[in-house]
Amino acid sequence: MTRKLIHVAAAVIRNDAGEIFIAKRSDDKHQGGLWEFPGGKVEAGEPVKQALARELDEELGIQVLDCRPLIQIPHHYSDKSVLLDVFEVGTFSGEPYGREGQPVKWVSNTELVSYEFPEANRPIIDACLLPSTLAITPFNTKPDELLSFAESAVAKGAGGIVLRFSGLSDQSETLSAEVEVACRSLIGYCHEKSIFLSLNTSVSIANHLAADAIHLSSERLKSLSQRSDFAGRWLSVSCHNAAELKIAEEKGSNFVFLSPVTETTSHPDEESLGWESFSALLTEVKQPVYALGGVGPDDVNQAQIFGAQGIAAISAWLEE
Ligand SMILES: Nc1nc2c([nH]c(=O)n2[C@H]2C[C@H](O)[C@@H](COP(=O)(O)OP(=O)(O)OP(=O)(O)O)O2)c(=O)[nH]1
Ligand SMILES: [Mg+2]
Repeated sequence: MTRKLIHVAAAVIRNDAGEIFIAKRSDDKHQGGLWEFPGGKVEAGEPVKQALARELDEELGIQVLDCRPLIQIPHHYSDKSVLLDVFEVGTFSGEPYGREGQPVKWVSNTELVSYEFPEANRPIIDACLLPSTLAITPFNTKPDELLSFAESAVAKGAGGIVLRFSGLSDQSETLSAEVEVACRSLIGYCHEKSIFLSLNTSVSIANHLAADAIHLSSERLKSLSQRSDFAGRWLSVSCHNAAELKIAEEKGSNFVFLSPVTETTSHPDEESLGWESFSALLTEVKQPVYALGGVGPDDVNQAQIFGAQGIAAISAWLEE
C-alpha cells in the first residue's frame, strides 16, 4: 500500500503507582468509541516531541517534562494509514483530566487488557506489559541451578526470565521428570513474583507446561503451522535480519530478539549489526524488539533511544 502515513504522536503516561492514563475517543472520530493513548496528529514541520507536548496540553492539561520513545507502529486501516509514534511519559507536571470532555481513566497493567483499543494499538499494549530487561538462562545450566539463576538476575533488576537450557530447549516431545519439576518450580516462582517467564522449547512441551510465553528460534518457528497451536499469550522469536523479522511477524509473534547488536565473546565470528543498523531494521517492525548480543542491563537506555523495548542478555547477569 502506498498511501501516505499520517504521523501521530501518542503517549503512554505512567504515574508513580505504575498505572497508565487512557482516554475514550468520541464516537464521531476515526476509531471513535474506542479507548486510546492520548495524542494526536503531528503538524507539518513540527518536531514529534513538540507535537506530543502540545497534544497532551490540549487534551489533558499536563506539561511533559521527560519522555522516551516506546514503539513506532505503521498501520493501515481500510480508510486511513497512520504511523503511531508512541512515547512513554514518566515525568510531567499537572494532573491529567479530560480537557475536551472525553472520559479518562488511570488503569493498572492488569486492567489495561480489558479495554477496547483500535486495532493498531495491540503492539502498544504488549510494549506496556513487557519488561525492559530479560535474563536468558545459560544453556548449560543444570535443572537444580535454574531457580538461583533467576533469583539472582531478578535481584539485579531483571524484569523477566527466558528459560533456555539443554534439558528443555533441545527437546521436542517429552521432558525428564527432573527437568519438569525444575520448570514447574520456576513457573511457580515467577507467577508468585509477577515476573515474566518465557520457555524456549517446543510448542508441545510449552503447552504441556501451560506456559504463558514461548520463545522460538527462527528455525523452530518454521514448524509452527499456525499461531493458535501455542495456547499461551506470548510468542517471541530470535531474529538476525529483515527477512527473519518479517516471517516472525507473519507467524503472529508478539515480540522479537534482534541480534547480535554488538560483538560478543560467545560468537566472535558473527558480524554484529551495530546500533545504527539495529535501529534501521526496526523501522519495518511493528512489535517490541529486544536488543541481544554483547549488551547488558547498563545498555537499556541506549537500546531504548535506538527504538528497542530494552535488552535481553545471558552473561551480563552472571557478572558480580
Ligand atoms: N491519539 C491516538 N490516536 C490513535 C491511537 N490509535 C490509533 O489508531 N489512533 C489513530 C486514530 C486517528 O486516525 C489518529 C490520531 O488522531 P487524533 O484524533 O488523536 O488526532 P488529533 O488529536 O490531532 O485530533 P483531530 O485534529 O482529528 O481532532 O491515530 C491511539 O492510541 N491514540
Ligand atoms: Mg487526539
